[in-house]
Amino acid sequence: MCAKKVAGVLGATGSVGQRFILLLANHPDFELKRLGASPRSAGKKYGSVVNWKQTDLLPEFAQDLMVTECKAEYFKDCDIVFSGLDADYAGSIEKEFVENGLHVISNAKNYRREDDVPLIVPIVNPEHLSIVENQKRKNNGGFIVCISNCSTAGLVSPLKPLVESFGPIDALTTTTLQAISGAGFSPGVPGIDILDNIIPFISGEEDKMEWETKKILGQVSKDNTQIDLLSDEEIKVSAQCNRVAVSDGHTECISFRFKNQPAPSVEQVKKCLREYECDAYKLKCFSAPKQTIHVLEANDRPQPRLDRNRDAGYGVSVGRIREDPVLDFKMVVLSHNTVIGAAGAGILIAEILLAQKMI
Ligand SMILES: NC(=O)C1=CN([C@@H]2O[C@H](COP(=O)(O)OP(=O)(O)OC[C@H]3O[C@@H](n4cnc5c(N)ncnc54)[C@H](OP(=O)(O)O)[C@@H]3O)[C@@H](O)[C@H]2O)C=CC1
Ligand SMILES: N[C@@H](CC(=O)OP(=O)(O)O)C(=O)O
Repeated sequence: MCAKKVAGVLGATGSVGQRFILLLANHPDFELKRLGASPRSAGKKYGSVVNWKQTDLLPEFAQDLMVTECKAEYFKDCDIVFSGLDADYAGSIEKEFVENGLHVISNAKNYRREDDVPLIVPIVNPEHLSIVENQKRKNNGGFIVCISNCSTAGLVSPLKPLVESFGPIDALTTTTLQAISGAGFSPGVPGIDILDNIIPFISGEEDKMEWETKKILGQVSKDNTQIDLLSDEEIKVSAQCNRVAVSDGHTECISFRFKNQPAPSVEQVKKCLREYECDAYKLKCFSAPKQTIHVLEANDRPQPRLDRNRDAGYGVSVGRIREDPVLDFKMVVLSHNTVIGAAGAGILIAEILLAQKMI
């Protein structure tokens, strides 16, 4: 058996960082050895600085790990570095890591729009990872892969198999109901704001969903150096984002239209989603969902508390699939924002890179 790859986590104390710790405990491919956070937490044992908010207990292995500042010199033995850094600090820190030849998989938004940086939802577009070879040449072997916005991950997951089977989608609307863990822990959403309430604004979120969808559903360029985005003429995307009093799991009510008419039937759409097998599963990656998309038939599903942990949070649930009188179809999508929308996505990307001998 091969030795495990050494992993590090930046932003280890945050909402996404804590999820990385949980998902990397007892991982067969990666051993988590290095943790980074702000200078406030550095120099102390993880168990003494983290304000642990997960419903699973803090894994024992992490209690006594020392937290360092986020500097490449402390992470140089890492084969892979996962970042759950606050976007205000991620830009310069992640750049220093890449320039020092490290491999970074980031949750932060800072580099998602760079031409040669793949923006990945691992159950959707792992083929985009090939463009990191271009970054490696420039950075002494170092590269960065970005994970999409968590709501975008849920949105594009069912679209990918539909586009593969029935051709392009040219109009798409989504209204989100997003969990409070998506807003992070420092400071997070105050209880007084969210209790008995819905907040119909999440800064920057709608623009991210509308833009990122076009990159994720785009194609690798012929010279394998960048992603060719879908144009505004090819697909119109409209998002409205809301924060709701749910702990984990983003729900989205989406409607869409196919370019090619007549559109398929509801039964064809359901069959296509049920039969979709993501590449990570074909590659036998440890965390890959056995069932990528769970098509739920009950009228009142999916529900965050009941359905967010399907396939350990790596699967996406889709329910209420029906015809739409304005576009072709409407449906409700649920995805776990800190698993397939963040830390879990990072780990599954690393598993894909490993399976393809790219790390
Ligand atoms: N939560 C979610 O569902 C999703 C989040 N994201 C993105 O992931 C990233 C992390 O989000 P989230 O976990 O929610 O955020 P949190 O606010 O919960 O955590 C932020 C982390 O950044 C660290 N940090 C803060 N300041 C510094 C600094 N000066 N130097 C180094 N580290 C610092 C914090 O450490 P300390 O505790 O020491 O202050 C903490 O570990 C963000 O970029 C976010 O946009 C992406 C998708 C989904
Ligand atoms: N904005 C998302 C989480 C997030 O931080 O997204 P991004 O990584 O795109 O900034 C939410 O509030 O649920």
